[in-house]
Amino acid sequence: MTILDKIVSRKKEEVALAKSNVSLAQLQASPLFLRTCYSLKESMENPQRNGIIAEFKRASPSKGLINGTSRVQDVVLGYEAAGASAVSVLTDTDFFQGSLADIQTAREVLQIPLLRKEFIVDTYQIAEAKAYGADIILLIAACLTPSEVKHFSEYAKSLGMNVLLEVHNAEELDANIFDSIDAIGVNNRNLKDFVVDLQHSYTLVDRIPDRFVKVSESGISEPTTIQQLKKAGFQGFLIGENFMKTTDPAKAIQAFVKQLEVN
Ligand SMILES: O=P(O)(O)OC[C@@H](O)[C@@H](O)c1c[nH]c2ccccc12
Repeated sequence: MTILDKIVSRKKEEVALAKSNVSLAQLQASPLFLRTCYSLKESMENPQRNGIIAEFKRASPSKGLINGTSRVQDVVLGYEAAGASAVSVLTDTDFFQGSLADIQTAREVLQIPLLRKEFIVDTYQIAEAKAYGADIILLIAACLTPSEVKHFSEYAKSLGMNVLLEVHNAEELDANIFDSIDAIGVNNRNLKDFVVDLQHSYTLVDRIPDRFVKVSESGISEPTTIQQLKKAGFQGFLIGENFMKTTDPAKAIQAFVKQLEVN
């Protein structure tokens, strides 16, 4: 059993429990549910912003505790101030020490698109994402069938949300191209063994149709890497650990972006 299998089976139990505590109707009645979402595409195309999707991540199965002290509102506001195009917040508790409360807190302070970083296995979690203030959902091809990806992405679009599909290889990419997807992310980290290799991005970029926002995810720690990924055809860069592992992630992104502008 891989770690991904473990996370997904735990997630299914968690969703069953959540459904019995809060009905779909209750989610739909929440004040945030009817709002208009920020557009990921628009934010990505805004020349005032830098393409970084900056992530709030306290811990991960591969690294253990990354940052146990920084507050979500301070970090995400720092990310926005540094010109990030979007913010990602982990909501999984058991493996990443995140929560829906973190998304809600981020939404209260942010005016850029917000991604619920979660292992989505049920449409209920998509309704939950909107109800707690997210604009974007992540669909991970490695743990879904193509028909689930299609169904979940169409449901998200029906709520006016944006969809980021995450792939790790050409098979996953080719099997999951749907009109209901807005952006495609290449995860440089293999979720089954945690090995990180930026080469996955370079290998897959030209295989992603140009109508999708192209995002490179994980293992980015140098501004020069962003320049190279841009040259290869990426518009988005998902970065977590590099900022979160410092005592002041807001300061870390600021210094990183400054470097980006010099280069
Ligand atoms: O911290 P990094 O190496 O910069 O990676 C961020 C992000 O890509 C990573 O957290 C991630 C990518 N896909 C995921 C799926 C689930 C959980 C986490 C992830």
